[in-house]
Amino acid sequence: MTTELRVLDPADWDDWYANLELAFGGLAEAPEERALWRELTECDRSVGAWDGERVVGTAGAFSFRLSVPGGALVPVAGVTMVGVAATHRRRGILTSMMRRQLDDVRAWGEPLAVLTASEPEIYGRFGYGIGAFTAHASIDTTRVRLTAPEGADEVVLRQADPAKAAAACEAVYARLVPGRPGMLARQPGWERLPLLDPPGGREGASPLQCVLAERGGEVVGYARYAIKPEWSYAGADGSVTLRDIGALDPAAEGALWRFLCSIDLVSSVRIRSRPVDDVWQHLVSDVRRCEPTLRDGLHVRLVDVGAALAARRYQAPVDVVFEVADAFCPWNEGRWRLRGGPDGAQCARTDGAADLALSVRELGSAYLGGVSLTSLAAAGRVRETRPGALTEAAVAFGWPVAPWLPHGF
Ligand SMILES: CC(=O)SCCNC(=O)CCNC(=O)[C@H](O)C(C)(C)COP(=O)(O)OP(=O)(O)OC[C@H]1O[C@@H](n2cnc3c(N)ncnc32)[C@H](O)[C@@H]1OP(=O)(O)O
Repeated sequence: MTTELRVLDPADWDDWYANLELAFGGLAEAPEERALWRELTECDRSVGAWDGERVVGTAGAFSFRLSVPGGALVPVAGVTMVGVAATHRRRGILTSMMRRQLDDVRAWGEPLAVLTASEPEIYGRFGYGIGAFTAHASIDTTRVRLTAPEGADEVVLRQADPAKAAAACEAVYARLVPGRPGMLARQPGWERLPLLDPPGGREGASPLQCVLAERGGEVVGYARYAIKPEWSYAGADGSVTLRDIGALDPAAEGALWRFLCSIDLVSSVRIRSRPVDDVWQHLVSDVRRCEPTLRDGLHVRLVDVGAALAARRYQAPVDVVFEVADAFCPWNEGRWRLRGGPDGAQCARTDGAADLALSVRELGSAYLGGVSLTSLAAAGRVRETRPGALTEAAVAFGWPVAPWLPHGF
């Protein structure tokens, strides 16, 4: 039995998406969620695998602009909606879609592809490395005290309707994007995602709530969250689940965290998919009672090694030659000389001797500055062939702000 790959015809979207829902277990999404994904699907950048009249495989690629170290917004493919019918799994359909997609991304001139994985094991074989980790936590607010920084008392907090406050929140978000690698500039239509709140997905929690942080009448921060009221025999035992938070300065951010951790009748604040260097860790009296856990966030694939490495800045001067292995995208294979620093970089093919040998996967992990080349070398995944090159490159690739993907896609 052979399958045929075709660019998605918008008229086939329902069948195409139904295959995806089935691959994820068959639960239908809420109508408003489905409608949003239909609107956001870029059909001309999506493929379906067809077995006769039936869609048996799906893969899409959003057109994103990704913040990279130094603040440039680089066009990237946001790989999404990947699914293969259970009846057709492990016959190479995903592999054929990844082949097609990475060829397409290269042709579109986008130097990077990024994704979040349903299972972290799937995408390494296609050259993706984990480029940003993410932190989950649950703050036990009955035991943990939170100290907000100076100036927090002057911040005015105002409860607001999430839809009416959305534009103000978006303005804050937009100002944060260049400063943190991994953030995505909001593309048209995507401003609806943070407001998506289907009643069936609330699991007993309230509708989305929003609080704005203001100074001198100007919005300088926001938090969006839901409260789940619960009662145990001993009394109130509710929880707050944080949806997102953003602030332009420490006082505003501290005021928002303090607010979230002091809501009455609540004994825990659940934090999901936040940056690993998030400020709450430094405001709490007892980080152990916040149960922080780490998981993979953004997976990064350099589709054009030269263009990708030249697009970011480096925190220290660097001049190294990488010997890159890339079996899935052989156009990247070979030696690349990277010269760069805080003001810019260039990266081109070279015949010079290699300083570091690694695969494109390790470059993807190190690219946003959140995974150290030194730790990859310690795991045997980067080999130093010129003494000193590893430290030089590891220092240069690092970045003062941890990379973080603000939302799934
Ligand atoms: C970005 C996103 O959208 S992430 C969402 C991914 N989708 C899902 O998780 C939905 C449920 N799962 C599926 O739909 C499918 O199982 C997929 C898409 C994960 C895999 O599709 P398949 O067509 O079966 O993959 P394919 O046959 O090309 O497998 C290629 C290789 O990956 C391996 N592989 C595939 N899926 C997995 C997995 N879930 N875990 C570990 N290895 C896997 C295969 O064993 C195979 O290895 P090999 O080359 O050593 O033989």
